[in-house]
Amino acid sequence: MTLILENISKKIQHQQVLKNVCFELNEGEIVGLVGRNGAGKTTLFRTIVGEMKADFGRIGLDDQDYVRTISVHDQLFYVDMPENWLAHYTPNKIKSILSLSYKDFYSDWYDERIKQFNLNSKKRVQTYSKGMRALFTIIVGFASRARYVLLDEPLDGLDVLIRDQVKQLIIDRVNKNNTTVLIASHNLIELDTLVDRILLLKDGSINMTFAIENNNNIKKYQVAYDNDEMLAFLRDNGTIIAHVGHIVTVVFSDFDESIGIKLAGSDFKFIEELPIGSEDIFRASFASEAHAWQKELEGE
Ligand SMILES: Nc1ncnc2c1ncn2[C@@H]1O[C@H](COP(=O)(O)OP(=O)(O)OP(=O)(O)O)[C@@H](O)[C@H]1O
Repeated sequence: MTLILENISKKIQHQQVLKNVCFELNEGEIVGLVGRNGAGKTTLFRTIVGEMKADFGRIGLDDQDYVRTISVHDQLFYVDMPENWLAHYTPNKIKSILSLSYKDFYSDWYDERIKQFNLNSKKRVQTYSKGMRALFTIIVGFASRARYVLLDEPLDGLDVLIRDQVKQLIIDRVNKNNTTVLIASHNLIELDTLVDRILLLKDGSINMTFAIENNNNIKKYQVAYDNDEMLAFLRDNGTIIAHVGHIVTVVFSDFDESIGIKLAGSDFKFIEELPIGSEDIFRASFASEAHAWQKELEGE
């Protein structure tokens, strides 16, 4: 089964939040969704599950129209806790409510996880701490046994020990049930340890899709230069994400042989390849904005 988004567009109060968003999610993938604050990640989630109606475009599960085909609505799970009305209830009540719409609700597994993570089953979810709510949302999401689970900032507020267990839980569910997980997060370091690839939402559209592993197109170097011509070469071919004296850290998002040859030459005083992370790619994607702010601060 494939979840297909075709040209999804959404305007909220005259603001074009989503513009022709297109991507596909395949079975068993863990995919990250990143973007700046207000980029439209939550709006996209709400539009995918039909909480918000897209102005244009189509959301399909294979060749079925997801929004119009009620019989496939149990294939997608997204709950915005604590905003969702479900948060007014206890875990037991939530289980009985969700079992009506998610016919394959994994009741035993749900009860075991509530116990494992010491969540109070007698308290309303609304009264949980932020971290406990995040944890509960992940548990209920996977208990639904929906083919697609959408998680908005799932690791936000979790302490480091719980975070490790939750990451393991996500991987375990994906491996055992072939669930597909879409994770919106600002924590790119955590995402790097979890996802197969990352979608970057910028200017309302999916601006870039990238995978860290086995990606030879994206490279990061620390370089010492001694003339303006060398600096111009780095600026023209890559994005400088740090610059101290004559030493720069540069990310090449389109690394090719010609750049490799130039770097390997003796022109630069010092050069070292550094491990790449999603944060580097994110910074590189927003380098012009960061550069403008820097200039503004320097001008103050
Ligand atoms: N109900 C609403 N009414 C008015 N504007 C809205 C509404 N929902 C979202 N927006 C606007 O749409 C834009 C996208 O918001 P959204 O919450 O989807 O972003 P986000 O990427 O999830 O942000 P963050 O990373 O900060 O959580 C923002 O400019 C926001 O103000």
